[in-house]
Amino acid sequence: MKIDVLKFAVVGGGIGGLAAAVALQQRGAQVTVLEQAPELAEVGAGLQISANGMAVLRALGVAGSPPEAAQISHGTVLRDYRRGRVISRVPPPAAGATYYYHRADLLDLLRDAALRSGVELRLNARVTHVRKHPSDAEISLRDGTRLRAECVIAADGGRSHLRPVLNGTEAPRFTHQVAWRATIPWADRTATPMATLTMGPGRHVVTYPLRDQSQMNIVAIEERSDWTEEGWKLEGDAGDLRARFADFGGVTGEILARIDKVNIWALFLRPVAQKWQNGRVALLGDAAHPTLPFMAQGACLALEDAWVLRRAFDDQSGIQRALAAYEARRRPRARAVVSAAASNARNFHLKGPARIAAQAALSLIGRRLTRSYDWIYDYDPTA
Ligand SMILES: Cc1cc2nc3c(=O)[nH]c(=O)nc-3n(C[C@H](O)[C@H](O)[C@H](O)COP(=O)(O)OP(=O)(O)OC[C@H]3O[C@@H](n4cnc5c(N)ncnc54)[C@H](O)[C@@H]3O)c2cc1C
Repeated sequence: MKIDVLKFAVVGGGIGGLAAAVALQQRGAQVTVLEQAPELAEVGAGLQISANGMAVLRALGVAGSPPEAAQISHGTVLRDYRRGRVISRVPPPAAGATYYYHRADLLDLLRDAALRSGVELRLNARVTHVRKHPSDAEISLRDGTRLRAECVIAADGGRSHLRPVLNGTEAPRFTHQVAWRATIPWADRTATPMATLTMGPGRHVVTYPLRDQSQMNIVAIEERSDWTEEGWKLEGDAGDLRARFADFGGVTGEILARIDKVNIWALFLRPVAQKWQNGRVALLGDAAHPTLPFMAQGACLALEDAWVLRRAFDDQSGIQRALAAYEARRRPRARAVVSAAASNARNFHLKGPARIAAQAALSLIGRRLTRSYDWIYDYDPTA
């Protein structure tokens, strides 16, 4: 059997894998992305990319000024869930503009940048196993193909199949939170491109405008201890969503009433990986640090990883040294952001007096609270 020898193999063509492929290829590496899906497509809704993630998109040439297909954020309005009364207006972070992307648009931009820079993209390429050798790694695909690569970057998402190669088996844990995601047409309805956060008991809805405000992105998160599905991304029933959020009024109720197609993402978590690299194999993005969506930082962290990985190859000679330098720089940062997202998650799921107290605190010191997260957005991995 002929065995292809690849220089760099990136497993997974999501946001993290594509960004890493572009970053490494632009630096002179020869990169092949192995993606299990028959096409590069993202289901569901939008993404907020804050200044730390935007810095990487700009450095890769994926985002111009202003960035294509993105909508700038002017901050967040916090509303009460019953009537939609405004509780507080929280300005955007001071570090630099946050943008809203449709996931599919960002993926298209990254794919185009990858192809422009010469990355090879192999679809229908599900990796089933990676075996480490002293001078390379052997990759097995589901169709029986075997490949060898000098370096393997596993960017295969939060349920990473390759993470156990470095960390042993750790089953993802269900967080008892389920995200419902949808996009609806919303032309001429939003005066200012601001996100809306509507907090209800044990549930909340975030909406924000996409693509010149002609589309509205919706993420509703609730606790669902009755969840039994194993899947992460499933077609959901919009009627079920409406029934569960029936007491949400005002503009949020109006938006929920208009959803006809919804996608459910049950939130499973693994801890930040103990080991990010060994020999010639390294983890990147959700594979290394699955993150609750309460700080909107999962994709931003994956973008940061991609740039720091490229930097590590500038600074170190040899693959193993570069991967070790990458882990040393990324692990503390990922742990800090993941734990900030986990503690923020608790505020979103308060009930009764605790929720009312949290809303009152947000209306009084919302601006100051947001500033306490400036360390997340101020970080520029390209500086
Ligand atoms: C509800 C919700 C809202 C969010 N909102 C935000 C936000 O606003 N801002 C933000 O920054 N982040 C957000 N996130 C987090 C963000 O979506 C993820 O952190 C990000 O998509 C991770 O990218 P990734 O490339 O690491 O993994 P993924 O996007 O999961 O990509 C993994 C890729 O690997 C492929 N793959 C998997 N296994 C294999 C295999 N064995 N062989 C080959 N290919 C394989 C998959 O098909 C997929 O294409 C949100 C998450 C959720 C759940």
